[in-house]
Amino acid sequence: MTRTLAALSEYHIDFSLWQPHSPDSPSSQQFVAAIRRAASGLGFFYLHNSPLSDPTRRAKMFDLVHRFFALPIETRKQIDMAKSRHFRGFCQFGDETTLYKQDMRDQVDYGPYSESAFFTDPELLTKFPYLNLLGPNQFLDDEVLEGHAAIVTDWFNQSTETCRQLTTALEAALGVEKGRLLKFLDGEGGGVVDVCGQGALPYARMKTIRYPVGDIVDGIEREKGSEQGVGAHKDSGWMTLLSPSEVAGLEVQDFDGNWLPVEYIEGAIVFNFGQQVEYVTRGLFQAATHRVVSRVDAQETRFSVAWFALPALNVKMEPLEEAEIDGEVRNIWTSARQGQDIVCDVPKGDMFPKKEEEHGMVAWRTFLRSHKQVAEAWYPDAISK
Ligand SMILES: O=C(O)CCC(=O)C(=O)O
Ligand SMILES: [Fe+2]
Repeated sequence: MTRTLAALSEYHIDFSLWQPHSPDSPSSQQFVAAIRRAASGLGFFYLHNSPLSDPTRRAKMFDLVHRFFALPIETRKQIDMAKSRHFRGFCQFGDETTLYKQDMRDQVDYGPYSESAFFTDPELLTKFPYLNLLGPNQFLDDEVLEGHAAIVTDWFNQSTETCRQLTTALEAALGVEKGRLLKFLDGEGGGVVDVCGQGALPYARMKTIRYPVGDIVDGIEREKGSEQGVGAHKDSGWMTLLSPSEVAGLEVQDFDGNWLPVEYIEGAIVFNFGQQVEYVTRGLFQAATHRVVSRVDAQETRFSVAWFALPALNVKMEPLEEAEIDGEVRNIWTSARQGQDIVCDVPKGDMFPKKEEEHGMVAWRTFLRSHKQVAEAWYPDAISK
């Protein structure tokens, strides 16, 4: 029988146990202990009862996603990503790559926007190229796609708050001081590189994704025999909150290199770490390797909504001191691994920061690498280097 993530009890966590105003209550502590165990293992788990699994919110979001992808390609291309120097908008089938190989999916990308954190000064953009990642989203008008901006914005806000709560619980799970991890998200407590006196520039991304079936999608031929929905990767940021549809395809790689299907479970979303958490926890909390397999003979289209927390763009990442971390975390880790190396299809630390660089540079490289069309249209100098 195939091993699945759903069958492993330690990878099911109930978010309703967490009481934000009473982090020391027995219920919150039960939550923290469960997080510690799951995070010290695969770091890829089902999160039950979070605001993102609220049935009304989820139904609205998936209805929006279905309506968007049912629009004619000309209408979808009104918000073509190539029009946005901020890497926002619709990215057509086959236009995105993972490890230089085409992904058999299309998607709409979103990010945060505020007028006060929007930079146009060419000198500043040359000095801090990651500032190009800040800017407006592309939304279709309500007459064309009712609720587009409102539904996405609500999802973004709920995800942001859920991520803050989870990050606070992670601090408790690691036994580090309160705010020790949140500072990477909001810059409170140092490490911020000054950009026009703006303070930290918090960041996150979101994608609504389709993995279509058939040999030809929007007039584009599927690469013969390719089953790469999205290739094996570790998310590059902080943490990911993923809401999949009922259709199968997502898989996570365990530490022996086996791929475990991650089935859809009603009322749950899927949580995983990005490489920046792996970096700051010195590998105690791993960014799990995962992929989506899009079978050539699949009968049903898979949809998903992925929200990615990133560290603030202008914050420098610094690993926690060994001595700060509760010894129990290392004990769980070493007793589970017993000295064995992790088998993994992705090069270790491919998105770790270089020394002394702020997170934005990692994010910037990730986007240039994944979205060639935008890079060629807007940043030919950056890719010719
Ligand atoms: O669509 C999915 O289920 C997973 C997507 C994913 O892993 C990603 O976009 O990073
Ligand atoms: Fe991912």
